[in-house]
Amino acid sequence: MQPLTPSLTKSLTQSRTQSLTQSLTQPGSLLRLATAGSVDDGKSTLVGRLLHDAKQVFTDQLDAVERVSRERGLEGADLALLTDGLRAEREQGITIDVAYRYFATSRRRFILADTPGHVQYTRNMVTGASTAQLAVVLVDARHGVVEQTRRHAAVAALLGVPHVVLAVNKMDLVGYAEDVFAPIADEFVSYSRALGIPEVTAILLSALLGDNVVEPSQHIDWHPGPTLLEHLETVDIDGEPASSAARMPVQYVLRPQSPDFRDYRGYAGQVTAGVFAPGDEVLVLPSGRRTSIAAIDRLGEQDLEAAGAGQSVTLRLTDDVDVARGDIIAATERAPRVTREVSATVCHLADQPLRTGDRVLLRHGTATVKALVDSIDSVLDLRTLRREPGPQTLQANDIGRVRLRTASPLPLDDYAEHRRTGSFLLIDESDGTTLTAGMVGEPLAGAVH
Ligand SMILES: Nc1nc2c(ncn2[C@@H]2O[C@H](COP(=O)(O)OP(=O)(O)OP(=O)(O)O)[C@@H](O)[C@H]2O)c(=O)[nH]1
Repeated sequence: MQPLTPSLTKSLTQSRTQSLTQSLTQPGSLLRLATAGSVDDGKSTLVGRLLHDAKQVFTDQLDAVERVSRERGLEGADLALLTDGLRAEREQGITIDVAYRYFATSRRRFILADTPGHVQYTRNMVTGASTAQLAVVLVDARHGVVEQTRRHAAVAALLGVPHVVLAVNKMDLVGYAEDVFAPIADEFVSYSRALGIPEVTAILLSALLGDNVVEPSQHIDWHPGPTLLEHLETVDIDGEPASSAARMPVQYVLRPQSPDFRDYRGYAGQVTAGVFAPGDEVLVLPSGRRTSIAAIDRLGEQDLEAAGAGQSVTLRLTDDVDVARGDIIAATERAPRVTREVSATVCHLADQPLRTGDRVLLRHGTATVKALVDSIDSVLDLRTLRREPGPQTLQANDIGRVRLRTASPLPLDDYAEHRRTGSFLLIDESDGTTLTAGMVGEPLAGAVH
């Protein structure tokens, strides 16, 4: 978010906002997706193929890809180079972990979280899929569902990703045989249903040859399903329940600093859920002070009629209450609970294990507090979907239940209701490494036993 400094605020115009429904623009027109797959399943090739066949590759990029492919002695263009090019950028430190690719067709716009699959695959998937509406989980048709596939499905379920596509890739290597595809699809679909994923679709493809990615395959006469792109363009994301209780973690406090701004005091951040409108009663948390919204501004516009999830705005309040960066401004109904006891389902990301008794930092929204790992209650067995009680530690990629105690109170939501204000990260105090991603409550309730 661009910080709203007083000098920027000065340039706010008086124009009124478009109606909220308009500004949140045609629902269903934007799909956020993430990919996940084991090493060599063909994720880079698939993303490259998707962008290429959807005509999203600029000619100069394609020329470069063809040239490098020729230099490497390959006959055709190696489309993995399109995304590997991005990876080189990442290695130079331009982007960490996840690069976002934007593309569009005539039917929908897409934001694709492109995550490197080799190392720390769960960490990358958690980062990429945490805001995704759809996850594409790749398998190699020759290997079918493997442990990592189950883990990807479990992470998608844990993160509350509502749509999952199983992409059975490399079908060219198994003769496009239905009796290879069908059992893989059945196994994955029933596993994902057991995890509580609302919608699962299996699609077969050959990313290398471009079969069924954007163009229907010429090699398959038995498969009536859509191509991957067609599915991405038509998957129904309109009806997804929007959390109605409003939330905004405060990112910046704008105080009057110059004589010009004597009267300006606002709290800037991104609305993570629901809708705020002037006149609404709100709570400032964790203090619990009750006040109401005097006005809503954003860069270039003042006195908006409302602000909804995803918008970065500045809220002005009717009372001169004490609000700090890290606080959450929330609707008074169904407010987050303020607590120092955190019970959560976590996915451990770092190579160093998480242990009972560890002292860590907990980052929740814009707040960071000290925390103690009180207990690690169970770890999930991905084969049986049973919780195995009493592990003393969580290893990299483990999904488990933990209890934490924080040094100061935090306003927490259940992840199942609020993805943003119901999630947190645990961070190593000494070097700032991300250790664990946490989801407050039991987002896998009903799925695991
Ligand atoms: N035969 C065949 N080979 C494929 C297909 N898709 C990918 N490959 C090959 O599989 C190998 C691995 O592909 P990548 O796209 O690099 O796979 P990846 O390791 O999942 O990607 P990253 O983890 O993101 O690097 C490459 O040699 C590809 O050419 C396919 O549909 N058919």
